[in-house]
Amino acid sequence: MTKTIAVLGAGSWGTVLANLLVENGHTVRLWTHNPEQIPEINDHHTNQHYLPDFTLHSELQATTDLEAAIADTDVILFVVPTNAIRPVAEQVAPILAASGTRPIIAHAAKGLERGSRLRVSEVLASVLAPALHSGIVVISGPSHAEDVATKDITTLTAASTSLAAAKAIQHIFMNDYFRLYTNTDVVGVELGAALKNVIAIGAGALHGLGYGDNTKAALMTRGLAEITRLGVILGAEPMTFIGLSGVGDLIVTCTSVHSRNWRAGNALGQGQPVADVLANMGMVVEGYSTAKVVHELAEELEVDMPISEAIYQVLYEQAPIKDVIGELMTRAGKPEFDFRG
Ligand SMILES: NC(=O)C1=CN([C@@H]2O[C@H](COP(=O)(O)OP(=O)(O)OC[C@H]3O[C@@H](n4cnc5c(N)ncnc54)[C@H](OP(=O)(O)O)[C@@H]3O)[C@@H](O)[C@H]2O)C=CC1
Ligand SMILES: O=C(CO)COP(=O)(O)O
Repeated sequence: MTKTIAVLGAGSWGTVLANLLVENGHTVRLWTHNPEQIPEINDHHTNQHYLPDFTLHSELQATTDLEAAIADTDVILFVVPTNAIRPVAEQVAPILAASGTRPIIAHAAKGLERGSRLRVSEVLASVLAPALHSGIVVISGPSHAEDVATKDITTLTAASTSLAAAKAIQHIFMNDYFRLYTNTDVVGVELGAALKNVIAIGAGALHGLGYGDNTKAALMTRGLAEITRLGVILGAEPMTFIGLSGVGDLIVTCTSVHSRNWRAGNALGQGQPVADVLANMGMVVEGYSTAKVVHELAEELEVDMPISEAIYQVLYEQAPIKDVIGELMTRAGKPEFDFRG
């Protein structure tokens, strides 16, 4: 059945998801805070900055009018970077309160909020009225916008404490190249998505330094071990980390040139300063601010996160990458599996 969906955020992921939803036959309103994107998307069917080589569906329409975008929708999908979720939700909340409508709230962001250290669904729940956030759905998994744009077969997780809401989102998005599985472990899905971005910066840095496949496999496997260690302490199901939003997304983000986190790491490995790397990316590098949150959480909860901590030291403490690799490799030997940290 055709649904009306507001997609909030016209970066690479929001634009591709909105385009896919139009292809699936839904009525889609793509909201952007950038007025320059309106003629670009509505008249020229392009998103020059975020998806320069992609022609959008001619029926995809964008607007800067948030009230019009979210009026009488079945679903509101937040696809802005993690640290923009709160300011956007704060604009959405009073509009929904005045209208009295209760759409499904979903998001596709991958990070932990700077300062509060909250997961994205927790940020949304802290801003939106309780009636709206009982079944927030998170869409996550190995899925670069550039590959979805060319209809590469892609699998994701739709996670919610409300299985009915997760199933509704699964149904709305699925087609012959985009397949979603439901999951009720929102904590695990959001943490897997956020924490892998930090590890992906490390994968890029190793590539930039000239390390090979053994090193990449070591980083990803031991990275997953520490993601799981922190995740379980924060209430996630361990199995979630061997699913699409865990190891699946870790693989794609640590190996794809499309990954902004990987590219940022690669530039760092080649010797570029952190500030230049972030300024030159022109898109969000979620792992940068999440690395700081992970550093704080690991310290407070006394969880051993040596790889994420090493990446934090490089990003925030000007530690030379070669030095932190040396420190990681000369630690005392330990058992492979010890989830107590
Ligand atoms: N790209 C991908 O392949 C995937 C991304 N994701 C996740 O989706 C989320 C969004 O990423 P993505 O689309 O790639 O990011 P981009 O950097 O490509 O785009 C971000 C978009 O958000 C907009 N934005 C930023 N701040 C605000 C704000 N305060 N209010 C309104 N709009 C704002 C930007 O607008 P402007 O530039 O005009 O300021 C831009 O349109 C991230 O959490 C990412 O991890 C998840 C899966 C895949
Ligand atoms: O999460 C992603 C792919 O699944 C996108 O990763 P980047 O933000 O590193 O591009």
